[in-house]
Amino acid sequence: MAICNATYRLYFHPLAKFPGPKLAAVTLWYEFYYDCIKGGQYTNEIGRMHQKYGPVIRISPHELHVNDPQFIDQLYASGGKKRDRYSFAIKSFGVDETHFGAVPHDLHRARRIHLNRYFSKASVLQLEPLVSNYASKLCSNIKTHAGSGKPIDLAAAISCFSTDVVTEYAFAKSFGCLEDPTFQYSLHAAITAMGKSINWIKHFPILLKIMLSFPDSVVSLLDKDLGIFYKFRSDMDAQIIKVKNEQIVHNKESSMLPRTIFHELMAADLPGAEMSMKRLAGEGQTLVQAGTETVTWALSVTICYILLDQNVLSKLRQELQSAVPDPNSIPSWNALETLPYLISLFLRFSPLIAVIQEGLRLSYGPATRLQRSSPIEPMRYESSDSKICYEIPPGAPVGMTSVLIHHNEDLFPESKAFRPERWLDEKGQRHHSLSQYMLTFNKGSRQCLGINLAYAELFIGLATIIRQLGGSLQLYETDVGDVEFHHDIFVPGVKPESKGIRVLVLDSEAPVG
Ligand code: HEM
Repeated sequence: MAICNATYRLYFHPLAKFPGPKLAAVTLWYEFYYDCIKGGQYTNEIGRMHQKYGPVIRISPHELHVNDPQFIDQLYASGGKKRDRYSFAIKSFGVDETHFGAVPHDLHRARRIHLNRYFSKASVLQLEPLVSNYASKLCSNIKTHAGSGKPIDLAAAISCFSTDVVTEYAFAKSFGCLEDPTFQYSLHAAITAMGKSINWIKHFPILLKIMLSFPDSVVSLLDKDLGIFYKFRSDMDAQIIKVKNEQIVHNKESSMLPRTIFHELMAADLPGAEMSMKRLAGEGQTLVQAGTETVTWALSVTICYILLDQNVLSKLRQELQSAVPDPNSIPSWNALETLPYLISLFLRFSPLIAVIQEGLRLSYGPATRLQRSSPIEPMRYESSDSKICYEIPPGAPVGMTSVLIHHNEDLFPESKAFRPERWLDEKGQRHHSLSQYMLTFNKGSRQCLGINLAYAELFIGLATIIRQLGGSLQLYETDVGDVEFHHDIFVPGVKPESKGIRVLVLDSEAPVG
């Protein structure tokens, strides 16, 4: 039987014509070995396979991978083109009922449409003061460590900020992570702990059921970080029940209530199953997971690189000092968009030097491949010299990976280096052609839902931290090795011996310049 199966997969399968290691084409155990035994090394292995077999390869019996930036727009298409998810990869999140977990294109569209308005730029601008408040609170907390001589974990601190923002934004009640200035309620370590199991769950989905069947108290005893994550899930369920009850009161008394995504979904008057507790809890969980670690890592990596480069730090501090005379009064996101150097950090809005764009490039967003398949029409791949052409059969999942595209040396020479100037053309203007190859937020119909909120957090968070603390933060036993990609646990994993991005908070500020 096994021999028949292997023969079919090698010679008669619709993907049989695609190059790649024979073993990967025959069995999923190949992927399992790199995912689980080698600890998240399949992304690196896929990079090596591309060097050997070319831009389009078969990485498992069922899946292809492309490493050619010109294919981005076709794979992550928008408009009328349908793109399904790959259920094997998405099941490990256990959120089948959500828009994120919806495999078919049409189901995803039907679910996401009710959330788009909530995350539009106009909605984010309305709730922007809360981002500013939490950014100031984060800085006050960091300042309490001034002169202690003990380093703080920057990602843990920033995670408290991003978690409080996203939970307040979506559920009208923050988890209060910033209430503790020692940052011990940070979800950063918890999400990393969850990430470690994600590859195992992908191959053995039963593990998720087993893990979820444990009571919170047992999980906390087994793993403190995982316990924090479980507590967050329980808190969120309680929050949804509260909102559901409020909704009933709201309907009866028609009073104004704080807006939450649950109110938004309930107002959409969806059919029963689409309003189930499982769906609502899943959407809440997805938002927190998608909206915390991504922002945390992007901001932490960017600040780490800024602190490693005194020129960038000094220029940014100078601009912020003259544009924001009172450090406790950080301008709105709209106003910050008019600051040339800071704007340039976010490139999306401006033509100048692009530190944040570079930070986003080197923080990757998800570090794993994001698969799509075209359910009806075949996709067509053609290399730029037309020497390699493939018709990709409908239904075949194809992935591309930010970690590989962002290190394409033709697009990003010395790709491991943090070089904001690469985002400028020879006239010092925005390098338009380059930004189309950024996969940090992905592209197309399933592009990041929270991109506006993410940019607001990045703008306001960075401006506040650098304006208030730029002269008193000093990296402590931290170098690029603590932010560079090492392995893939859906989010980027760093070298196992890393102790994190650690910073000392000095008593006095270094002068600007
Ligand atoms: C720097 C910060 C962020 C980055 C780099 C990022 C990146 C991404 C990427 C690459 C995807 C596509 C995933 C896929 O195709 O499987 C995605 C999806 C998503 N993101 Fe973000 N994200 C960020 C911040 C946020 C925030 C703040 C939120 C919301 C609170 C959010 C909510 C979501 C949701 C709900 C999805 C699923 C969208 C869908 O499947 O239609 N993200 N994000």
